[in-house]
Amino acid sequence: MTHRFEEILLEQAQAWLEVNIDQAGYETGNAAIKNISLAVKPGVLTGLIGPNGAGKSTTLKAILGLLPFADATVEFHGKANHYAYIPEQPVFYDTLTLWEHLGLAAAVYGMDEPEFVREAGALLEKFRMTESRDLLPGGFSKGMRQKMMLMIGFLGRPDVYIVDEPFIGLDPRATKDFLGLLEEERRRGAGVLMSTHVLDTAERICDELILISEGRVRASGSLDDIRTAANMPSASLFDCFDALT
Ligand SMILES: Nc1ncnc2c1ncn2[C@@H]1O[C@H](COP(=O)(O)OP(=O)(O)OP(=O)(O)O)[C@@H](O)[C@H]1O
Repeated sequence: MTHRFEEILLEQAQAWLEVNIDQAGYETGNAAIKNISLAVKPGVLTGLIGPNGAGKSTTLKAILGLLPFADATVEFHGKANHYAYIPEQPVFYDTLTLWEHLGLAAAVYGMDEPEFVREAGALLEKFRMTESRDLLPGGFSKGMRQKMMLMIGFLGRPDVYIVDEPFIGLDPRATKDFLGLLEEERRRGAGVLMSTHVLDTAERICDELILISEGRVRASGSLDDIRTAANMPSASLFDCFDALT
């Protein structure tokens, strides 16, 4: 009962993020993506899918204002632009330990010391990284670095998560831990925009999908909407992807 009531409230809530990209790219006049509109709504996980070079990362960069050229409107409606971006390639300081990275992020998020210690400690446990807390990430494996980026993102408990291909490098257990935490955050009301190539997972967890190819949206909506666009009423997302791209 409570859950249904929460769901109704979430459905009525305004989107956390609304994006309209007319065109954007890496040099003026040469658009890598065109006519991409999307909204990130409370509790909703939107999957951005498409082949290599389709424009998924470019779309996320356009939203974050990281491109040299973007003819776009990006509106955040939450608490003072409170979002987390979790990039595909981990970015870190060679001279700071995992714990110090988390501390730096906590300072940026404005967390006090007891809250930081509690939340960061819980995340280390969740991602099974407690033993590595005082180590430098330069010596971490790809998956451990990816986990560090995820922990930094989750620490601030933002309204919006923008996640670029989180699954590559994570082992099945870490993937399960990540998806569990993402689900908790969605129940809290956070919205998620996530690019991925892992289509069987996308099919299972995404509420909405945006399929991009050659910088343009080919289909969007629920899995059924994607199936309709592909004219394949009971196909898997993988088969629809294949047909539409
Ligand atoms: N830094 C860059 N400078 C110039 N062009 C770029 C740059 N990064 C990407 N592009 C171009 O923009 C287009 C879209 O690339 P993008 O990285 O957004 O694809 P993607 O869908 O994220 O692909 P992948 O699945 O391989 O990560 C491609 O044609 C690519 O060559």
